[in-house]
Amino acid sequence: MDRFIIRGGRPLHGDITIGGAKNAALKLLVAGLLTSERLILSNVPRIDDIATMRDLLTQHGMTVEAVNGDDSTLCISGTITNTEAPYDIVSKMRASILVLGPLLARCGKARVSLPGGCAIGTRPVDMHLRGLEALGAEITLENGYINASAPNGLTGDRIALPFASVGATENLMMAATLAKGRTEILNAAREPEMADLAACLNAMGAQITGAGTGHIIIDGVEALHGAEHHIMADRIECGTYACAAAITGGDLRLIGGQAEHLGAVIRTLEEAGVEVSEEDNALRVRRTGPLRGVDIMTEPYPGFPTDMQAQFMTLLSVAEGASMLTETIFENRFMHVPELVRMGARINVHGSSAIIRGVKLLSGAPVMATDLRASFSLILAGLAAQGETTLSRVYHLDRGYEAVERKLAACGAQIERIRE
Ligand SMILES: CC(=O)N[C@H]1[C@@H](OP(=O)(O)OP(=O)(O)OC[C@H]2O[C@@H](n3ccc(=O)[nH]c3=O)[C@H](O)[C@@H]2O)O[C@H](CO)[C@@H](O)[C@@H]1O
Ligand SMILES: C=C(OP(=O)(O)O)C(=O)O
Repeated sequence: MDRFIIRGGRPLHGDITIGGAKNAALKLLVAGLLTSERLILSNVPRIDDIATMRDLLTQHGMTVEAVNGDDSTLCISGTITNTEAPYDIVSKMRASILVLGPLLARCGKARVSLPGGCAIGTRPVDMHLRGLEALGAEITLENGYINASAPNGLTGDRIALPFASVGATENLMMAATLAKGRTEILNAAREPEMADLAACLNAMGAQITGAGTGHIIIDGVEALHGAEHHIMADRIECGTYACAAAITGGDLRLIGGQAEHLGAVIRTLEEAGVEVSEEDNALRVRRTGPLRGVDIMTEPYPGFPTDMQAQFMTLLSVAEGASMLTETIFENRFMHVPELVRMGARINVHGSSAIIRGVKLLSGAPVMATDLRASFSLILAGLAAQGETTLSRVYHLDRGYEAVERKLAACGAQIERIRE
């Protein structure tokens, strides 16, 4: 298990290139199941979750190959020979549940392991299942697996989601592309990744309108064909490096970062005393004055993203005054708190809210990553802290961030990966 050693106290200066979005790329790879032709995706991030998704698609019978030896462009092709998604892969990566809708739509059946809970919460999939049932699927749960069948194909319906679930919207949108007639998803998730997925599906011949709004309309077609699609920039990676500039009192240009996808994050940074400006194809983030405490509540897009909560917790740990951070999406997404406290942060958790009283300085310590975004919150703490921080269980980070140590070191951070 690799570790990072970070020596803090250096402001970061320079350029960081933002990669393709993990939370778009994983679903776009799954879209390859919807056609017998070639789907070519560019701007694919080089992260462990993509490798896991390649394994999942390969065991379904698909071929996933780097184009011209460059694994940031992947070609998905082939025929589905196996409609089962096994526990060992689904339990490793929750996005695996997204194969359910496409397999059902293409093959009329699927057997997918229930993902179960994970470190950040219970994360049920009932809305995915109810939605697919509304499209005509028969679903039973047995031995930890979802058995789904639709021998006569799926049929469009009006589905009102009780909560704007990202995963359920994606699963239903993909399944509905090949259903008979019209499907409407009401209270659909509005995250920018919805519009990116719909743009790719439409390039494959789907007829989807309204993606990115709460009302998505999908007119089913007979078949989808091949296409090429460039994956959107990762708004969470961009927001994370913005926090690195902010916490170190640095000045970073985040190349490819898209301000339009980061409205709530930018507003919060500005409220906290951080300067954010748009430059040619970049977002510039710098801080010269003190950080000020702010109150934050995580919400579905366009609200403040849960995937930025841990990074802001660290930032607010060294801000003047008190802040309150409320997590409304996941019930157990504060696991970074005890680790931050070990580095000198003053944080009290009361149910789904954390009260943070800013301290002048954090101090380096051995800490442990508990999940993907929590890992980076501890790197941020290490970059700002006095002395040395050792971060263990870096495999959580490698799931979703590409070349962290290279990107940070190029801007002046002292960070080293110890391979073990
Ligand atoms: C709305 C939201 O912020 N979603 C986040 C969620 O997407 P992800 O797709 O994983 O989760 P959902 O958006 O589906 O879930 C949001 C909430 O709805 C609940 N739920 C979901 C599906 C279901 O069938 N039943 C149910 O009760 C979940 O437990 C959770 O409390 O995690 C991703 C990884 O951190 C983030 O990138 C997404 O931004
Ligand atoms: C928790 C995350 O991802 P996943 O849904 O894959 O667990 C994340 O992107 O922050």
